[in-house]
Amino acid sequence: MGSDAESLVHVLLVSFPGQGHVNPLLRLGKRLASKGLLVTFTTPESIGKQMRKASNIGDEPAPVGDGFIRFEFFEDGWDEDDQRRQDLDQYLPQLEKAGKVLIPEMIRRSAERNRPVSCLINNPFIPWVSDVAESLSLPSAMLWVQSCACFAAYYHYYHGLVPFPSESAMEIDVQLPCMPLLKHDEVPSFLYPTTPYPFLRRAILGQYKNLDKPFCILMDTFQELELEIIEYMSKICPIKTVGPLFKNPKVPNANVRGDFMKADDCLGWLDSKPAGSVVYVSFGSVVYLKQDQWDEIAYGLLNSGVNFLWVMKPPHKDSGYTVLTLPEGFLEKAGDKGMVVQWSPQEQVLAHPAVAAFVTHCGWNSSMEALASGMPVVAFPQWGDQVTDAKYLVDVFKVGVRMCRGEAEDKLITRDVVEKCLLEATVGEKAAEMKMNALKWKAAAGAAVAEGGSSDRNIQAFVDEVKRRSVEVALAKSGKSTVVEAPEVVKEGAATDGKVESVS
Ligand SMILES: O=c1ccn([C@@H]2O[C@H](COP(=O)(O)OP(=O)(O)O)[C@@H](O)[C@H]2O)c(=O)[nH]1
Ligand SMILES: O=C(O[C@@H]1O[C@H](CO)[C@@H](O)[C@H](O)[C@H]1O)c1ccc(O)c(O)c1
Repeated sequence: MGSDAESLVHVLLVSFPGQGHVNPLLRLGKRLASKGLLVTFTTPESIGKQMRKASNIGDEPAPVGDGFIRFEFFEDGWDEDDQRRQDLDQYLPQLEKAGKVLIPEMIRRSAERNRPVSCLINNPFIPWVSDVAESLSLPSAMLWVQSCACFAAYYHYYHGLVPFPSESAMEIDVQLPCMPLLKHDEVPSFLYPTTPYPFLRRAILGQYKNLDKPFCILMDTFQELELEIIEYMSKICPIKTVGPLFKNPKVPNANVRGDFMKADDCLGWLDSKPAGSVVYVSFGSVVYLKQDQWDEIAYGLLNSGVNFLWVMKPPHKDSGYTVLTLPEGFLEKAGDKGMVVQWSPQEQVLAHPAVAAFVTHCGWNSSMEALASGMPVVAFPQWGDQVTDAKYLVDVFKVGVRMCRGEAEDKLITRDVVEKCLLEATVGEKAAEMKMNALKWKAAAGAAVAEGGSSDRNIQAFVDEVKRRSVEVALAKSGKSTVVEAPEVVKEGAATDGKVESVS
């Protein structure tokens, strides 16, 4: 490693191995690096392998703005093809067991190589990272990768602060402070007593048990987007909004990516289409629809006559899902009007002038990417936070039409409904209104991350705080003690500007 990187304050980012978790944490890593930190990004080797293959991740630290980012993966202790990784109730305890041994070892090795870690940052599902930090007397932070509204919903549920749907009162609406009334099926669906995904409720709520440990809860949202609930929750928790993280105004370094699959080339095809003529359809990395629903979407797309780019990702080999197929003759009928890919470069697709609307499952990353790209949506939520995100996209942010309600609905959305929604989002008065609103959010998102914007100020304050604490950590480890009052005031042999001298 170059001596430049060695002299920087070093933060270790530990990610749960899901695409919707890796993307925002890696984007945060790039942002922190661009502000002059050395960032190491880690996640289990099983995903590290895929990331290396898909994204040209090298062994050397990559320069990003004033800092660097590097990757170091860790073994989760299971064989490469162990199917138990698909079962979170089995996998999360295994990850904790392996991580609690291997992350401290990684940190020790780093210190030996003259780049001591000063702070750990994790994302949800792996709250034990804060325990590791605490055991090593290091500060920790957490990146919440959903909306602040969902954070508030889980918080109120966890602490029993308001009534939520229960077995005796399934269909009650939920009123949370500073939020619109959520109908029972607009509450994050893992909180329904009947959810088929109770393991995801356990995985998310696990973070709330450890919420007092991180000194900061970073959020991939922005102040202007969720103003009231952010202000409300900030009085309870040390929240800093830093989104949209995928927009990095300063030195994007597009080479550093965390895709698990190489994206298919579809930008040339988009270039050949007239402006605002294509609908982009993608349901993220985890949701997998049933064949009959897939068929209805296929016919809805054909019948609407719109151009479309459709992501049809293959299921994980151990997921137990049957591979989806397209209706017979579908591609021939679509001809040059349609393109089907396995994985897309979504950020670039959403920024492409040919794209008019995004049919999305409303995962939070996709929702933020759409909002920050000025892209209207057709909301097709399936479960979890997606149902709440859909409510916000349609009723609060006013950038979308609703194609379904999600988990509690449990019905087939027919081709006629699909066709109607596609047309509503692409032609006519409502489409124009949604586009105008989406463009307003795009401008607001751009302003939040621009120099001096709300998210930029928060990132800078966080970086300053990490630097300040790094001095305290270094002094404590060297046996010297002093009080560090402000980021600029650094005492006892430690340099300012993020550089720490003689730390062993
Ligand atoms: O074909 C695709 C589909 C998704 N994504 C990215 O994968 C992430 C999906 O995260 P999200 O929270 O939307 O959904 P999840 O996959 O977690 O359900 C987003 O950053 C997308 O940009 C992508 O790059 N190409
Ligand atoms: O990544 C998983 O879930 C997704 O997380 C996003 C961020 O929290 C969220 O916005 C989106 O709606 C979710 O789909 C994930 C879920 C379950 C699982 O077994 C995983 O391996 C990943």
